[in-house]
Amino acid sequence: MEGTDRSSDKPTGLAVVLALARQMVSRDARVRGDVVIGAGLELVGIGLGIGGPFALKLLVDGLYTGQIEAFPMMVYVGLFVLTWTGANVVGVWRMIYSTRVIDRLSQQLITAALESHLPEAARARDADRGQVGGQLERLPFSLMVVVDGLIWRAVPLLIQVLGSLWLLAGIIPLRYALIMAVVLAGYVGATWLGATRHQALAQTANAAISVLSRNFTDVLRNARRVVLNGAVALEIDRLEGQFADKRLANGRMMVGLLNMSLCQYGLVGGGVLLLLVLAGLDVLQHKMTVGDFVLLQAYAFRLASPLSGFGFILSQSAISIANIADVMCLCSEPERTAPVSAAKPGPAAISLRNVSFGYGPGLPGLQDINLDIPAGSFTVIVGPNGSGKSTLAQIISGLLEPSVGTVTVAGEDMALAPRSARHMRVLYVPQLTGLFARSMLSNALYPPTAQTEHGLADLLAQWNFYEAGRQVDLRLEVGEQGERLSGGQIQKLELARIAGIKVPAILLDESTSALDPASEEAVISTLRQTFGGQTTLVLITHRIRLAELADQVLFLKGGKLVRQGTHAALLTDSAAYASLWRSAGP
Ligand SMILES: Nc1ncnc2c1ncn2[C@@H]1O[C@H](COP(=O)(O)OP(=O)(O)OP(=O)(O)O)[C@@H](O)[C@H]1O
Repeated sequence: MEGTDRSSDKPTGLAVVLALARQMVSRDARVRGDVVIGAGLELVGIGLGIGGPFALKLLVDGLYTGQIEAFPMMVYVGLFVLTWTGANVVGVWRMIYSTRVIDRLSQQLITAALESHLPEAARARDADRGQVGGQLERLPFSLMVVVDGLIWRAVPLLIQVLGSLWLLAGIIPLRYALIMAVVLAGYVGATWLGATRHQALAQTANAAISVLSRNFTDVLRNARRVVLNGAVALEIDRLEGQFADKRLANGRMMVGLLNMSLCQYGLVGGGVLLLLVLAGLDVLQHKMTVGDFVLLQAYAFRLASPLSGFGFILSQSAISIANIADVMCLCSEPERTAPVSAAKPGPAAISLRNVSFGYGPGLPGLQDINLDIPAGSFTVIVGPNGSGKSTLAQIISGLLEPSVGTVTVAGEDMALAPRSARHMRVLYVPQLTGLFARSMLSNALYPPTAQTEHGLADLLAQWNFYEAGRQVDLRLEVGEQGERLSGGQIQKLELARIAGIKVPAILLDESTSALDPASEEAVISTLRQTFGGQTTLVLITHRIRLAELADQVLFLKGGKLVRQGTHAALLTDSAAYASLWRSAGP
């Protein structure tokens, strides 16, 4: 799928339409067959649309001159009705193919956007997933509007216009075809200008819709917070405010559209008036037949009505194009070109040299960190809230890039490892990992673990997953974010998965925070035993008591590494650490 790098500006409306049109005929999209069959049906529909009025003209001329017999009259009537019904049936039939094309395109765009955006979303705790979710949800409808309404209609409409003009020029005086051509060209010109002006308004309206859908998702996700704090009315008020913004943006867009349609219909109405008055005069003067008049008006309205329908499509298209452009911006080339080099087997030593990082100008981060974590050791990172522990963990695991300095894992510079392969070197287990709304088993056997069902059941039993006597049902559906499990059970399930992962280093970010002290010690001891020195284990924790079990402790404060060493050494070396230790109580 062709994408637009997210760092570049949003693609223009024309670029979006051209990218989609190219995709429709590209081999990769595997929709060329459907496009060809659909286009064939469209041509049949066009032929019927042009032929119908011609049959009517012959009928009217025959009736007017009285030279038509009953049988040919019935044939012409039959032909006229058949072309009309046939054109409508073929139109619906054709939609089967355009719908298939749209389904395939939306699948490709959504998967490409997800593939590109997921790493980005994983990096930021505050990633606007709701907004992206809303954009992806609206995509199929937007594609329906743009592909079916705009791209698919534009070419057949042009063929229909040219075919009708050509037929008219062969039957009635040339000036009628010329006037009609000028009117239609003026119509298209007015539409184009209007659509160009309309685009900025449509983007504002699209942004308002995105804000609304993000907030819907956010409020739903935080339903407990809202309800338990009696804030339903407050949130509804907020949403109503956003609805008002959306209404305003839509209102502005629709006024722009009204102005555009005044120009369009003024032009088309004036043109049709001129054509029919001239034709009427020619009929009165016997320069044209009544059938010619009927043919002329039939073509004029047949062409004008899809064109005017086009106005509505354009209004929807602008907002849909803005949505498709948003999704295309999410799609960047996946990092497939870089060969995914396997990590060196065995435990990894980790070292940081002069590492600094900032979340942005004036925002906190890390300053000049130098540290060494020996291969196969168990290291604990401690420090007050906001001291930079999670930030450090994300730097070590390559999720965040340091502003300066280097992170080396098993002698390899992490900056040079492809993003998609960094988890094979250091696996970061973030704070507050949710679970999939799947079974316990499928969550705990989630890659890259080699955990088995049997091993899982053993570990959970050993870690007292349930109170004594109750069997663990691994088929249990855990619900949204694991809501049917307790906080400690979610962590035990996740840690049982971790126990089956073979990777040079694992970094647990407060992954034991919800465990009772006895379970926590049991879990740490099992992990150390299972890894058997073959995996370097790093744990971020506020349970400073765990520092006693560790080979070494990293003590952070205010984004700086205050001390690194054994617990015993830190107790004597650092007054701040000693005070933290004392504050933990006996
Ligand atoms: N995405 C972000 N954008 C801006 N600032 C951030 C971001 N993430 C974290 N911070 C800030 O960076 C600082 C360090 O945060 P971090 O999460 O690393 O602390 P921590 O030591 O893990 O805290 P805690 O013990 O509370 O989990 C904090 O002041 C935090 O507000």
